[in-house]
Amino acid sequence: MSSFTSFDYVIVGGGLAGLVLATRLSEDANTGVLVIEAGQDQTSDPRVNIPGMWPALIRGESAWDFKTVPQEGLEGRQIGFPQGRLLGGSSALNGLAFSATSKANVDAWESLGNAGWGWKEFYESMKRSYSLASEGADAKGPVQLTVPEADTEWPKVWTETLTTLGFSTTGNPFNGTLSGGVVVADSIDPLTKQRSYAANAYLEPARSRPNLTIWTKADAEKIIFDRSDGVTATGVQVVQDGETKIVEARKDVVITAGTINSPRLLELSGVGDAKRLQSLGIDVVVDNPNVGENLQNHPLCTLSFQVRDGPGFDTIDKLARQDPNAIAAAMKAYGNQKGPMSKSGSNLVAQLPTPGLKTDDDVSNLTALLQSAILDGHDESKSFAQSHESFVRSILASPTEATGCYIMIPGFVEPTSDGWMAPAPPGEENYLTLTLLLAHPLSRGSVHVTSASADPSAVAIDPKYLSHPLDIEVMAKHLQFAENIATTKPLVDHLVLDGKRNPRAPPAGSLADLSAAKEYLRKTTVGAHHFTGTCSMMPKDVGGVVDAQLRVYGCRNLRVCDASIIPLTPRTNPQATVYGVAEHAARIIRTGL
Ligand SMILES: Cc1cc2nc3c(=O)[nH]c(=O)nc-3n(C[C@H](O)[C@H](O)[C@H](O)COP(=O)(O)OP(=O)(O)OC[C@H]3O[C@@H](n4cnc5c(N)ncnc54)[C@H](O)[C@@H]3O)c2cc1C
Repeated sequence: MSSFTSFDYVIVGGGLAGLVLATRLSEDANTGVLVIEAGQDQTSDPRVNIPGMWPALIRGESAWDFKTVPQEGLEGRQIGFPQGRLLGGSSALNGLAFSATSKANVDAWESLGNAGWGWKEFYESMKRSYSLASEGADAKGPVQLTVPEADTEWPKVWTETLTTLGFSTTGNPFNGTLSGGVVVADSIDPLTKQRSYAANAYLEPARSRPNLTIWTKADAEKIIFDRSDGVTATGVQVVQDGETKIVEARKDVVITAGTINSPRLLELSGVGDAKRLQSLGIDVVVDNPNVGENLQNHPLCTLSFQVRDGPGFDTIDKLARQDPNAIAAAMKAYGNQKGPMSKSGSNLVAQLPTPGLKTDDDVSNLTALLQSAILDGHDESKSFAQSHESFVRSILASPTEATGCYIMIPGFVEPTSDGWMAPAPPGEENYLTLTLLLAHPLSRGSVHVTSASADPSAVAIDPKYLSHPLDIEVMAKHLQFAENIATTKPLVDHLVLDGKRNPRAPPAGSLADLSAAKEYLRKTTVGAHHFTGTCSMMPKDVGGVVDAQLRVYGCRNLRVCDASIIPLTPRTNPQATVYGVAEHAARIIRTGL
């Protein structure tokens, strides 16, 4: 084992948040920054850069291959999921949709006791991360965004259908007030039509700085502490090329390993629930039972409908079935920066309020589910549970705040029962899919190591999907509403309603029965890849792991700054929010707080 020169900041995890921080902190030429990344540098890999190839890397050496423990709320199924393991982290292989969360969501973070994290300040930080021509001059960040051009009739049909249903389709997707339909931007550079992400947008222009060092294929095994005067993080133990090294941090060790790996690393280093750690033979450094708790993720389900084929109503099904002509046409179009490879394909979105609340009784029935869960002692941390539930209560019956996020995808999309992507069904039919995410689930779970070993499979991931009674109720109402959308003009004119559906869908019309909708959810729901919360930012006695300056409770010189610090999950795909968190963290650290 050899010791290395020290750096001011040692950043563990060269993913989305890690590279934002490394870039911002190394803007000061006198600040030495090291990034330790377990994966490889794949900045020139076409599977990273070509937008339409994004699903190509989610299984294999570029991803952490995680799966949940059996999920009682999903009939005991275990749900597999990836997290990026390459330079840029999950921003290098994610689905590219770039969408802001709501003002109400971020203001609720501040109300938990996180001064300086309200929407106003947060939005200023988030705007430092992206640029979109139509968004105006005040958003001038490195990540380039593109709103895809309408090369089919589907965007028009989507917005007109939502208008028929009485929703706005002209809201601003960035300023925290969006309600209704929108065509969301992709994190794609409009000039090159390549993915724009943490590694090429942030790191690449900064890479030649002499004060910035990047180690790839380097696994951080544990944080090193000095315990002579309280607890101070002094460095990190790293394995690279079979060699174990200790690297020293003169200022902070900053953990940005993501929502699963950040609490994993803390626990392996002795920061966590003392009883749990002792039972695994891990030396306890800081006793904090909140580490790894409060895991949140969006439950996700899909419904596919057969499309009435016609000019302007293309879908991605031929491409998904690997039809050679469709592949050739898509690659040729991409040569001209057009076609399905030049975009994410998941841009047609709606943020919608809880459907079916017609009377005061409807509202009080839902609210009663909230109350019963609190009284039943559903959560260990009653204090945070009450804050979480009061946030959800504040939006549950609002006519403008969303509890459901819908994504209309022209093509067949259905997860397998264990969370991966099912192939398109055989045949010639084309499909349209409505994907539904429960925006603000109350079900919360945990991530904990199951041994003292650094083996990444030694971890129990339990999101407790659909365990809160309100979640299944609200999601079932949204699922019913998804079918209403499909039967509304003009969308209905382009679907064969009595035609084929995704194989596991019940016959048309049967989801009108709420118990059938719930049964469908229990059978088919999986998790989105939107995990947050396991090192939550809030007071320790409320359930926190880090304070509002992202300092880990109980030790000096140690911070966590990634998706894991988000205490109440964003209402939609989280990358815009995580960029905002990282920019905000950089401001906090640079001002010396
Ligand atoms: C398949 C997929 C699709 C997604 N689609 C979208 C989408 O369309 N839109 C959207 O907004 N969001 C999407 N997301 C979510 C979004 O990408 C994440 O929320 C975001 O990247 C989280 O950022 P992070 O910095 O917390 O973690 P990450 O970006 O995952 O970075 C963590 C990094 O730490 C590294 N690391 C972990 N442990 C160690 C260790 N011990 N030593 C060294 N390095 C380590 C990892 O290899 C990784 O590079 C998707 C995510 C996935 C996985």
